[in-house]
Amino acid sequence: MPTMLGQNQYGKAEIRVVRITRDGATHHIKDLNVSVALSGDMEDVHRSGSNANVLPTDTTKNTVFAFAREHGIESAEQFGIHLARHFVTSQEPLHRARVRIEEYAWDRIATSGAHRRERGEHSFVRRGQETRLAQVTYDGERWEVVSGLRDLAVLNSTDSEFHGFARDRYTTLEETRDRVLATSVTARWRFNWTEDGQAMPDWETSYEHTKRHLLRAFAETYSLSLQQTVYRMGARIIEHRDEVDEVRFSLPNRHHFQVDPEPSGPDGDGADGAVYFAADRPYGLIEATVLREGCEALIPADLTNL
Ligand SMILES: O=c1[nH]c(=O)c2[nH]c(=O)[nH]c2[nH]1
Repeated sequence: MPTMLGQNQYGKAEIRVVRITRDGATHHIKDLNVSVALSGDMEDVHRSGSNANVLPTDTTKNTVFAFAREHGIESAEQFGIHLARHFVTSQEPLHRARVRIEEYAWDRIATSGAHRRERGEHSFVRRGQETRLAQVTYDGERWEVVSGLRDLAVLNSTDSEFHGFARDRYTTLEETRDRVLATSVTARWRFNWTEDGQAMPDWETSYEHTKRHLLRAFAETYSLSLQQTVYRMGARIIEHRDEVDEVRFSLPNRHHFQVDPEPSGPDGDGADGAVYFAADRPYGLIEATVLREGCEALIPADLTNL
């Protein structure tokens, strides 16, 4: 039976690399989880088992540690670019490299002035907020850099309504003029930096600003639906960040059901002291892509595959 080899890639997944830099007694930390996927001329290894074109995944892992040691980690994106370029340009059979990075942030633990003066600053507490994400893909000519985050939990305790929705015979949902709007943001945004020679964004600044715009839009949108809020979050990023062409969101609607509400009485919508049951499932799942006009949607719709 004739068969063909379809899409394939290989590499080392979840390389946990931590780099500590020392600025005198003040230390800095970068904590990454790096996954590398390589593809190219791999017919032989799949068909005959010849490993001549296969740079071992063990080498991939060693390269990640060596690059962290020798070149440092300026940003997740820059580190990914450096690695992807290395694999594609140093091994003839490798035509494409995809580097995915999760970054875990650590905050400094405040210590007493005396301790700081004597022992410096070297204690950290893991930040409970989001996990930062970066994905760099390079085929020897063009770059695709997609950054993002997951698990950024946000909540508006008012300025959210939901009414006027379509109904059928199964609809039981009450309309609300004042509800809790809570979600945990998963987002990806794609940069329009695609070629060497084009001015490269400052990845760290870009991340901080993009996150700030996303949060501001969540807080400042008077919401008639999570769909409206998600669009404002994406539009605000596109409007303020010239380096971003596309933003994709996946937002679970973390429903807060008021316990024993009397919609028309003193305990109705938005009452002072209202008590809610925060349900974890099922949840509405609101997903949307927002694009700069004229740009193509390239981020996959299903972010669990990215
Ligand atoms: O913001 C919302 N969008 C919906 O589509 C929806 N559906 C639902 O039951 N509650 C909500 N809330």
